Amino acid sequence: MRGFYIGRFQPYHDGHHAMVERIAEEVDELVLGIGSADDSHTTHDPFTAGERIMMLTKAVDEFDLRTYVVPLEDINRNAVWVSHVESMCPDFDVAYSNNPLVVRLFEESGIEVRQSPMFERDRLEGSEIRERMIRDESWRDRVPDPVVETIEEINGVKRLQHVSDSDSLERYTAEDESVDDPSIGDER
Ligand SMILES: Nc1ncnc2c1ncn2[C@@H]1O[C@H](COP(=O)(O)OP(=O)(O)OP(=O)(O)O)[C@@H](O)[C@H]1O
Ligand SMILES: NC(=O)c1ccc[n+]([C@@H]2O[C@H](COP(=O)(O)O)[C@@H](O)[C@H]2O)c1
Repeated sequence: MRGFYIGRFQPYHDGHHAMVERIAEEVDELVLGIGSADDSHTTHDPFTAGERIMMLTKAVDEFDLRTYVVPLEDINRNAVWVSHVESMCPDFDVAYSNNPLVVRLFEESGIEVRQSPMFERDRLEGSEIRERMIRDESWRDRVPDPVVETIEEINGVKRLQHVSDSDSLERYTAEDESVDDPSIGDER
């Protein structure tokens, strides 16, 4: 039996890892879909598809499970998204997700979806981990060690801090069009 588990994995954290460990008890093979593969270098999606491929491939190596990591770009038509996923991935028998839209789209296509309880969601949430990186607070204890190594190798925290500065600057200038400071223009 082959399963499918999709996430943005920005970054892949211990909650995702616990989920994969649980899925490994139910399937022989797992397709890991890297969602929003075309997004990177933003506060919401700092890491590229290639960087996320490294995080996942190295982290799941500890499980006795054959995995296929597939980057999946977003498309602007939810109604055909499941066909898009199927066109890019090995066949699978069951999908795993807690994302309500993903669950609905798969179920409407007749694909079985299994949901799971969230593991330590107060600690293990991508947005919280990214916030901690931006604020230079501890985050390494919330992701598998190979993810720490990948983020350090690519200097990911510095990138996130930099793009989050640019994002807040863009929001600030968009909100207040009266701002006409040439030094801000130079920064952008
Ligand atoms: N702590 C967790 N335990 C179990 N499943 C989780 C946990 N965190 C996320 N998931 C699930 O993993 C899948 C992928 O999640 P995603 O990559 O969006 O992570 P996230 O932590 O929700 O990130 P973000 O805060 O950036 O949205 C989703 O189905 C999500 O519900
Ligand atoms: N129309 C689409 O492109 C479409 C629809 C549903 C989910 N998705 C993607 O699937 C992924 C779901 O992952 P999360 O559960 O981490 O949000 C996201 O990357 C999301 O953008 C895309």
